[in-house]
Parts: sequence; structure tokens; C-alpha cells
Amino acid sequence: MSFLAIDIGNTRLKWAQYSSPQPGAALLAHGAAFLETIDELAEGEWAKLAAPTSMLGCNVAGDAVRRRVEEQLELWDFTPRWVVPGASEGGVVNGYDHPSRLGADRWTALIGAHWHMRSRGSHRPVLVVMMGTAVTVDALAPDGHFLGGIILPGHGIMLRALESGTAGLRVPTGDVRDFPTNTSDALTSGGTFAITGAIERMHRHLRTRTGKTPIVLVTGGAGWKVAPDLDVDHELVESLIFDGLLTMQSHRLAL
Ligand SMILES: Nc1ncnc2c1ncn2[C@@H]1O[C@H](COP(=O)(O)OP(=O)(O)O)[C@@H](O)[C@H]1O
Ligand SMILES: CC(C)(COP(=O)(O)O)[C@@H](O)C(=O)NCCC(=O)O
Ligand SMILES: [K+]
Repeated sequence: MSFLAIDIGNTRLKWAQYSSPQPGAALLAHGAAFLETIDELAEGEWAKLAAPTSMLGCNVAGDAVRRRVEEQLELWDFTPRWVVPGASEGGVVNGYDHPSRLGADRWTALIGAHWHMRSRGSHRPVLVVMMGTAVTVDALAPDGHFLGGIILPGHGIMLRALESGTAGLRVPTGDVRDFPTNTSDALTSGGTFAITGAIERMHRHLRTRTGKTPIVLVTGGAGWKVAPDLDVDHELVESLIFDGLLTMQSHRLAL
């Protein structure tokens, strides 16, 4: 009965094993691996798991990475299945011009967010913020319509871009300050304000569009770093993509 959920981003593969393919199911085991180390999963962390009976993953790291992961999954009997964003799923309607071009992680997180709202009986709009290698900020209307969203560089990419594009910027970590007075603080604050400012702006857009104050759900490996500087109310939901994968898998089984 157990279910393996996999989320492959551009930096790390995150996985979680659940007792059954239902949102809210018990978490049995979980882990993360940098993409450089994913070829060791079957002989490493996955070797210790009781065999999962089904699996669903979302991948934005390309076909070569997917194939490497599928080799590791040969450890077990199921056929690997991967999310392909479509026109609608799990109560969410995909507003992208070309629905299949939306990142599979964004689509999955939106479906997870919609499940959270439904299970709380909430009819508020949601801003889904994912802080991974890149940052995405996606707007979900109360009726489940994905209105659209933005992609911006993550903090690490911003700093590396400045380092390689200038002669005078080296990038030691600084602190976030309202009025930075040294290069390190200026760079750290600049990256943080670029991200938080973008989130606050999308929050305004979504409130204007729907007439309701959005709930902000934050997820992704870098979420905990940026969240303290975010001036709008928000919740960290580390499991958002897994909740989306569980929701999708439970609907697929019900078909
Ligand atoms: N322990 C950690 N390992 C890796 N990245 C981390 C860690 N803690 C925070 N981060 C930050 O999270 C980002 C990667 O988050 P992650 O959710 O794994 O991204 P992706 O989904 O793009 O692979 C990195 O850019 C890094 O700044
Ligand atoms: C925007 C992303 C690069 C985010 O990737 P991540 O930071 O999770 O590694 C990914 O969702 C992606 O490749 N999207 C496809 C383009 C789009 O969503 O429009
Ligand atoms: K991601």
C-alpha cells in the first residue's frame, strides 16, 4: 500500500514515503539528495525502505536526470510515473497559455495548495511561493483557477550572477538591513528584498483581482531563510509538493 513521492528540482531530489496514496497519510520516511549523488540512492537510503507499491514524481531537472532516477527505481516493481501538467487536475484549472509548459513542480504545488484550502474549508485566494533554485510565486483563485505567476532567480543565482558580471563584487554572506552600509549587507539585503518585494507585489495583484486577502503558503529548501523578512502573513508548508502528489495519486486511483 505504501506510496513513494518524489520531487526533483534543479538542486536536489526530495523524496517521501507515505503509508498510503492519500493526502494526510502517515509519513514513513523521507530524505533529500543533491543531484550529483542521486545515482547512489538505490544502494543507499532507498535500500533500507520497505518496498513501496506505487510512485508518482514531479521533475523539472530534465530527461537525463529523470532517466538516472528511473534506474535507481528499478530496485522496486512499480512503473515510475511522472506528473505532466494538463488543463485541470485535483480541482485546479491551469490558466497557462500552454498548460503543459508550466513547471511540473508548480502545478503539483498548486494542487497541494488547493487541497489544503479545501480541507480547511477556506475560500480565500492563495499565493503559492516556492523557494528552490529559482523562486516562483503563483496565484490561485478561491475557485481553483490558477491565474498565473512569476519566476525569478533564487538568492544563490542572483549573487552568482552579480559576482560573475562585475569586477568589484565578491559575495560573502551579509545581513538583511533596512539601509545597508557595506557590500555584503547590500548584496544580501538586495537579494532578499527582490524576492520578498516580488511576493508582496503578487499579493497585491491577487487581492485586487479577487477582492480577498490571500493566504500565502511558502515552500522549498530556501523558504525558511527568506520567510522571516516577508512583510505579509504566511505559513511555511514544507510538504506542499508531496501533498500535491498524494492528492493527484488518490484521484488517479479513484478513476
Ligand atoms: N540543506 C540545504 N541543502 C541545499 N540547499 C539548501 C539547504 N538549505 C537551504 N538551501 C537552499 O535551498 C535551495 C535549494 O532548495 P531546493 O528546494 O532543494 O531546490 P530545488 O527544488 O530547485 O532543487 C538552494 O538554493 C539553497 O539556497
Ligand atoms: C521555474 C522552475 C525552473 C523552478 O525550478 P526549481 O527552482 O524548483 O528547481 C521550474 O518550475 C521550471 O522549469 N518551469 C518551467 C517553466 C514554467 O514554469 O513556465
Ligand atoms: K522545486
